[in-house]
Amino acid sequence: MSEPIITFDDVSKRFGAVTVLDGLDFNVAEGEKVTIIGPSGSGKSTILRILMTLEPISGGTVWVDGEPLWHEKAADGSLKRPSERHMRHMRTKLGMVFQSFNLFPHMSVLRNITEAPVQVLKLSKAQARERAGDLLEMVGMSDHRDKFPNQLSGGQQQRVAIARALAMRPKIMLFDEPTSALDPELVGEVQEVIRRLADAHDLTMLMVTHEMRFAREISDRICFIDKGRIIEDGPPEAIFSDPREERTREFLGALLGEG
Ligand SMILES: Nc1ncnc2c1ncn2[C@@H]1O[C@H](COP(=O)(O)OP(=O)(O)OP(=O)(O)O)[C@@H](O)[C@H]1O
Repeated sequence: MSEPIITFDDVSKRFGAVTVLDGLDFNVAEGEKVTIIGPSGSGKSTILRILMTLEPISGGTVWVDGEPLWHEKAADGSLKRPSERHMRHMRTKLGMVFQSFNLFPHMSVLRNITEAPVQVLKLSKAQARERAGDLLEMVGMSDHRDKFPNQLSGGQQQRVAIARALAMRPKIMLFDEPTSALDPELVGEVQEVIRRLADAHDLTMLMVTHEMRFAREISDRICFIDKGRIIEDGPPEAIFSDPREERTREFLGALLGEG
């Protein structure tokens, strides 16, 4: 397996007195598709939010693509507080798709996708439009480029959100429960887009989902997390068919019981 593109090295995260991540060690290899599963409140979204620089860490070190995420290397090799410039640079490596789409409501579909490439990557408008056109085709939204988010279904908005994240050409895509806010009949179209991405690209993908069948289908590896620690990880067949740990078995058993 290639070098990790994401490393959590003894990472802790506290909100006040509450410890959410407790000395977390976690790696994702370049190109790997990893899904994090676990009970509500176990810290799954927090891992993604730390990677997206939306939540600072309380201890430890996070490495992304060979560079520290929440630190910056000083001239003597030690790690110091990161500059805003360093954080901006690191953010360009990652794209995130949220549960609630988060499109810019006052911008057309096309503008939602071209805005950051023009503002941040300094692409020309023509270049950004060309890139957006390709991505809209890939997510099956070419006919909706001039609409506004409130004129789209949830599934359509989420497909645009995926295109918007990809327009920045991130090395890593993070998906935080990308289908859980959708009506059941719209889940399939979003999963199909993610499945195609997983099949066709050397993109690294890290996803949080409660859709176990989908996780099993697209992941190289499943991590079961409980109370901020990875309890068990391995290929989907092993985790879903023959989990080693009692806690994993209980979690999956409860899910199947509910279904
Ligand atoms: N900004 C915050 N302030 C205080 N506590 C927070 C904050 N964000 C998250 N938490 C707490 O951290 C814990 C982990 O939250 P997180 O969202 O990572 O869990 P999760 O595993 O993604 O859960 P779910 O499956 O319900 O989305 C929860 O107990 C949550 O209440």
